[in-house]
Amino acid sequence: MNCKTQENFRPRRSALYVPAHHEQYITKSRGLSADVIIFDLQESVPPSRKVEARALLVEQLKNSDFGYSERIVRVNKLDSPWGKADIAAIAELDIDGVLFPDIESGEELTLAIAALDNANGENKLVMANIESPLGVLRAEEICAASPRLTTIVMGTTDLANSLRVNVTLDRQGLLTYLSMCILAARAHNKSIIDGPHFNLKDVVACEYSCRQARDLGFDGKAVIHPVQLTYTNDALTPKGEDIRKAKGIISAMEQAKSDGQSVAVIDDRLIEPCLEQWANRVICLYTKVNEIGQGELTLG
Ligand SMILES: CC(C)(COP(=O)(O)OP(=O)(O)OC[C@H]1O[C@@H](n2cnc3c(N)ncnc32)[C@H](O)[C@@H]1OP(=O)(O)O)[C@@H](O)C(=O)NCCC(=O)NCCSC(=O)C[C@H](O)C(=O)O
Ligand SMILES: [Mg+2]
Repeated sequence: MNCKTQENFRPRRSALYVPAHHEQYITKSRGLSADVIIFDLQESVPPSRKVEARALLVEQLKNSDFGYSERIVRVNKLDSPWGKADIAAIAELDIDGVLFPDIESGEELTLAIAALDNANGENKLVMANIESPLGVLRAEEICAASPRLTTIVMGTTDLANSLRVNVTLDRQGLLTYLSMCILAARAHNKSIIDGPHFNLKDVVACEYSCRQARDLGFDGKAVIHPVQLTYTNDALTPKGEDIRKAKGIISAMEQAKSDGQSVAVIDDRLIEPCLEQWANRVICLYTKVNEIGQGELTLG
């Protein structure tokens, strides 16, 4: 990724789930520092409140400004009693995209996108939850299914449940499957967002899980409560040392190229061309989060 060629690049460090039947959550999400807001019509809304939630959300999305946040609606599954009506209600709204839950194949994603297009939502980008064993096994075909797919969002609770994994703090039992999805996303140049940390009180564990998401290669992490946003954005934002290193690599590689070389040496270390890609990614993310006023974070 290079900022000069990635004008449409969006930071996706944090994705806040907002259950759509709670008006106060929707209102609250307007002033928060979430890179992505996922207005949820699916898992967090009880069946008895689905219709009410949809109507409330449509009303709120027509009349509210959510600042720089990417506005995504998670609809119910197409084969559920609510999926088609959800798509019809939101397809023509001024939102950035639609998240389809529990996608298990490339064909299922293609059918979901076709339903969106039939409702005049051709201009909408899409995201897909992968949250089942079949979804993980077919992550590659899901990622390859459409250029409209920008992002995979892991559904780690459903996945752990189906796999019968006991979720420990280090998530040992999930790491293989998370990495399989990261591999597929990277192979097809998609963003990928980790599932949320579910213990609201334990901020130390929350910080750890955000750093783990970053170190595994995720672009961001889902959050379920505003208190988690600071930790998530902080862990996923490049810091001083990374930025200095990235700038050094970019300028050393520019010098190397003008000297007719393809590698450079900084402090006795060989800098290969792939490190220039890393450096460009770091500077691109750093530039974008500063543009949106989210670059100066307070955590150490
Ligand atoms: C977990 C909660 C039920 C807690 O809610 P609450 O008791 O209201 O928390 P607080 O009183 O501490 O709230 C403080 C203020 O923050 C606002 N708030 C709380 N949560 C949200 C939110 N999600 N979005 C926006 N705003 C929020 C409150 O209104 C308070 O505001 P104020 O009064 O002005 O100070 C609740 O957080 C919650 O429901 N969270 C979301 C749960 C959810 O979405 N779950 C499903 C998504 S996870 C998933 O589906 C993953 C995947 O599919 C999988 O399978 O893993
Ligand atoms: Mg789920």
